[in-house]
Amino acid sequence: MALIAILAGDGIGPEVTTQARRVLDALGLDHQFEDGLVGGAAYRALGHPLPPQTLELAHRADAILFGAVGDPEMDGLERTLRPEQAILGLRKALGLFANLRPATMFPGLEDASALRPEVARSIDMVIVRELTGDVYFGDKGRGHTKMGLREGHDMMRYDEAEVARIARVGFEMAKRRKKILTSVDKANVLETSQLWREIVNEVALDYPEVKLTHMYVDNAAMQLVRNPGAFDVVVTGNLFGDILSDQASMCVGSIGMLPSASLNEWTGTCGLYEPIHGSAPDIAGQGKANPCAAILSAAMLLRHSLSDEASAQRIEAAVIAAIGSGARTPDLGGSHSTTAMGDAVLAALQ
Ligand SMILES: NC(=O)c1ccc[n+]([C@@H]2O[C@H](COP(=O)([O-])OP(=O)(O)OC[C@H]3O[C@@H](n4cnc5c(N)ncnc54)[C@H](O)[C@@H]3O)[C@@H](O)[C@H]2O)c1
Ligand SMILES: CC(C)[C@H](C(=O)O)[C@@H](O)C(=O)O
Ligand SMILES: [Mg+2]
Repeated sequence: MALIAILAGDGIGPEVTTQARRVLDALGLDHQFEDGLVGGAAYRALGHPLPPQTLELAHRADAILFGAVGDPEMDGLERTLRPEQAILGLRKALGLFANLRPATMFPGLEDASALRPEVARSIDMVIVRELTGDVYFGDKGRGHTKMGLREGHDMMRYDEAEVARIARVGFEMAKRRKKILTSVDKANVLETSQLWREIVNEVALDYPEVKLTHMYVDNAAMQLVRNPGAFDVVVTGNLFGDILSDQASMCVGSIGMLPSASLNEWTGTCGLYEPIHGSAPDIAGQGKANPCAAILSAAMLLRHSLSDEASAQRIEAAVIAAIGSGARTPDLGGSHSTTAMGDAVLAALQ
């Protein structure tokens, strides 16, 4: 029996995680669930966004289903106490360096895409985002220049081992798909990216069957709306992956559709699973959130951490069928509530 930690967090986090939990329950599997406080909710209750008992639960669990963290009322807190530190802290503490963000156009959702249907139809890609390095985790600080001007800095840095292990995840993923890997960087300007490119080229020698292309991130952002169907697997750093995955989500209809898996190794034992979106304070508490990304994250959890491919596919098929039957939350142009969307997925579960 596996232990699944549920860290629902803030805003729409609890709303979408509730629907994912309903779907997991409906599978009738023999798993145990334990809830933990995280983010702004944990700060309010216990004075810290990632309290020791939540970290302990995360370490003890076989997998973590995460909602979202973020609370505008806490934007003024010192950085170490902000809700977002919880997800950054979990990623770092659990060594979750590989973030898989699949973006697939589900049949029937073409009209929800920000792109023309004929452009959007062919999208089936995975962004492999490095998750524990880059400018996110480098030295950062505030100070004053000699002239007395306020300044801030964040150090962008990778070492060769960090790049090589995420590159391997990209190649392994591509090997199992269409064998096309695009490595996205900014090597024309950044030294970090120049190292990234060199290391990706070295790892490529082990994967002659994969066609590797390097692309600058600005061009990648453009190609993602010009011809997104040309992408198969994209491997990139933490910051570029964050931005490109939000962009990819609108190409397939909504940020409420994109799940993710954060793994500590390619054949991940330990994993954290979360929608790519945040706490969406603008719609929180209104029953408007699309729970599909959270539900699809639960499917990824079963696949990657619990080796239950059959159950993962059951969930994914149910989401596709629910969409096919016309179920749509407002972000997809419909009027289903969060719960009604969960109901539609449950009704479609075979
Ligand atoms: N992993 C995380 O926990 C995570 C991820 C992103 C942002 N955040 C945090 O969330 C807070 C809000 O950030 P933001 O507004 O930039 O990003 P966001 O993803 O929360 O919301 C962006 C926009 O997308 C919409 N949206 C997001 N998820 C949706 C869903 N499931 N269904 C329908 N619409 C949805 C929102 O209503 C909003 O208009 C911030 O505090 C931010 O730091 C947390
Ligand atoms: C909340 C924030 C720290 C996080 C990130 O930037 O990684 C979010 O945007 C995400 O995509 O998971
Ligand atoms: Mg993001």
